[in-house]
Amino acid sequence: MATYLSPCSSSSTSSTRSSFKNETPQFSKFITSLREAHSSSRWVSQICLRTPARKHFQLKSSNGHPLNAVSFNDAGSPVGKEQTEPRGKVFPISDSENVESKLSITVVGASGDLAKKKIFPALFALYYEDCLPENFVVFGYARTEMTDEELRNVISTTLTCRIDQRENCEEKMDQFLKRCFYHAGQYNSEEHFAELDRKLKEKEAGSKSNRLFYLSIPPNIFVDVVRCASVRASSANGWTRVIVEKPFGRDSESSAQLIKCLKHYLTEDQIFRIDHYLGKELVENLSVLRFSNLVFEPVWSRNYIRNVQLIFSEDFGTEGRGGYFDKYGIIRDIMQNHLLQILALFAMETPVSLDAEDIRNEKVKVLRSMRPLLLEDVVVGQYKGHSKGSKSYPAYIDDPAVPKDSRTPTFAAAALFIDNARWDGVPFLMKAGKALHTRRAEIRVQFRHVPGNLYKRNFGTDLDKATNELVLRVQPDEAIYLKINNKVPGLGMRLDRSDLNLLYRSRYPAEIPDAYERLLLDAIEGERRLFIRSDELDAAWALFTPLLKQLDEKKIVPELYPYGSRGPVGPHYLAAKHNVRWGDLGDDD
Ligand SMILES: NC(=O)C1=CN([C@@H]2O[C@H](COP(=O)(O)OP(=O)(O)OC[C@H]3O[C@@H](n4cnc5c(N)ncnc54)[C@H](OP(=O)(O)O)[C@@H]3O)[C@@H](O)[C@H]2O)C=CC1
Ligand SMILES: O=C1O[C@H](COP(=O)(O)O)[C@@H](O)[C@H](O)[C@H]1O
Repeated sequence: MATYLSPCSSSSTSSTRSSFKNETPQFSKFITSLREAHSSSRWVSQICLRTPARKHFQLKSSNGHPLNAVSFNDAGSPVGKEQTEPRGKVFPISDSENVESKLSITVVGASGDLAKKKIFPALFALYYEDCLPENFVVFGYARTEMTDEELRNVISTTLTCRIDQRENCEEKMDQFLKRCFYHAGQYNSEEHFAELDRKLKEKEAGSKSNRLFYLSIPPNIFVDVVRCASVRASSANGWTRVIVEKPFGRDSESSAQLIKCLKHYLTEDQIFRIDHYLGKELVENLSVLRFSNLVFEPVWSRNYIRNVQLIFSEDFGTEGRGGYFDKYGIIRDIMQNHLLQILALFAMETPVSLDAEDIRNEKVKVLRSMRPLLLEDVVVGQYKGHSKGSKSYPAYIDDPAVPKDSRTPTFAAAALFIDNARWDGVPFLMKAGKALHTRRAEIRVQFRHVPGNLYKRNFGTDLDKATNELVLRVQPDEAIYLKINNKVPGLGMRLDRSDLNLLYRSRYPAEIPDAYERLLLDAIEGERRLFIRSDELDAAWALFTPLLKQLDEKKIVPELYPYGSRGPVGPHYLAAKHNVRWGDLGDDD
């Protein structure tokens, strides 16, 4: 029987990721001993806590079934142990006997940027942390001709060990690389996938095996690959799952079309639509902060919160990705997915449980309660070239893959509203841009004024500056801090702004796992909580599609801003219109 325990990091040992209902006394005792061992040393991510548990315990979901043995299809009706896909093919989806089964992971698009930068390193990190099953193989698949050895050489340059180095790092790398293989093939060739299937079978040597395909390829070939993989290379006796990278379409229509095409070959349960921001530590902690601390949830509404700001900035341009980016732009690249997902998690009502469907149900409700964006509540920008001393920085349109007259925004700011009882009238401001002065992603929550504040004279005229602000800094330098007013020690009565600061690197010395590690592990374990369900996607596109169409039809010209600056001025007018001041303006923010 498949058994599950919480994941590699310490926070997850506190049962935040999975429901530990129905746990046995033996299970509780085991968890307690692990927690004690870990808390005493504050050594937080050295063993994969999921792995040992597989051998002895079973984690059940809130419906009492083993996690994964029963899941829900789109309509919410239970799906049995096996599910018939639309063309009559049977995909067993149970994870039972996972312990004995083999796992084959195929990275499609293995020659690409994301595979090298993120996916192979994440797989190695999972292996290093003993989070992968004992019997696993990794296959790279792409058109580029490469031998196994060449693939190993390429990926070996990107593998790293955790900073809290263990002695056998080199050895672990070698062992991992020995399990990596490569198969060159076309993305639309069933024959080439049948060859892959033969190679996979050779490695699986007749055992029960589960297969995970990671589509790290441009979206125009998603459907071809899914067709070929599902028809020719899905597992005959275990589960077959497919992780799909973004973008999931360009608007409501193309997204619906993509969903339809993928579902022609796969069931919703087999599709893992990845949004890697959901795998970031601070984003995952959002619900923990809110639902497991008494002090936050009571103030989490329009009664106390003045506005919420979701800010993403990068200090580099589209370097090398201009061809992709020009078709999508910053609104589709960052806002419609990463920032909107964070917003949904931030604003959702308390879910019935931590089960994937309960959480995703609440997120969908938020998305469906939102007003579609209006053109007047959006500002767009595009970076232009800039010289600083002897160094010059290119304009967006200097990218050889970008047309000179491109109107694609590399920056956008927007004001969004959730028309429900909790958030009525509260502006949710988003701001996202490339080629800005800093790299940062954060959530800022600005609270209302203290009514009848006894100390208002001490703040001068700007009461707004004296309100509390909670900041969750997603990256870099993960932190949660609360800006408060405090008396400056001394005989007078002078107040200043101070931070109650939880800086992760001071509190938790272990390296934080990359988002891709968490998400890959979840996909392997069949945990869907951090993946996007198709109805979430529909709701997200419904919000942005009318705006995107207007931007196109009205040929809105983006405001230019210099590479490396703080962006265009438009967002300040937008914020002022909604009585908001961006929280990231000062250097001490
Ligand atoms: N790179 C990143 O930082 C991020 C990427 N993503 C998404 O992940 C996916 C992969 O990204 P990335 O690795 O950057 O993509 P790449 O452009 O590097 O493409 C991956 C591989 O796909 C093949 N490929 C590229 N273009 C085509 C084409 N037109 N037709 C057929 N095959 C093609 C190439 O392999 P070969 O020629 O060998 O077949 C290439 O190595 C994309 O969907 C992207 O949007 C998401 C978040 C971040
Ligand atoms: O999805 C994307 O994300 C990256 C930023 O990811 P991060 O984890 O490095 O913050 C962004 O650069 C890219 O344009 C986008 O497609």
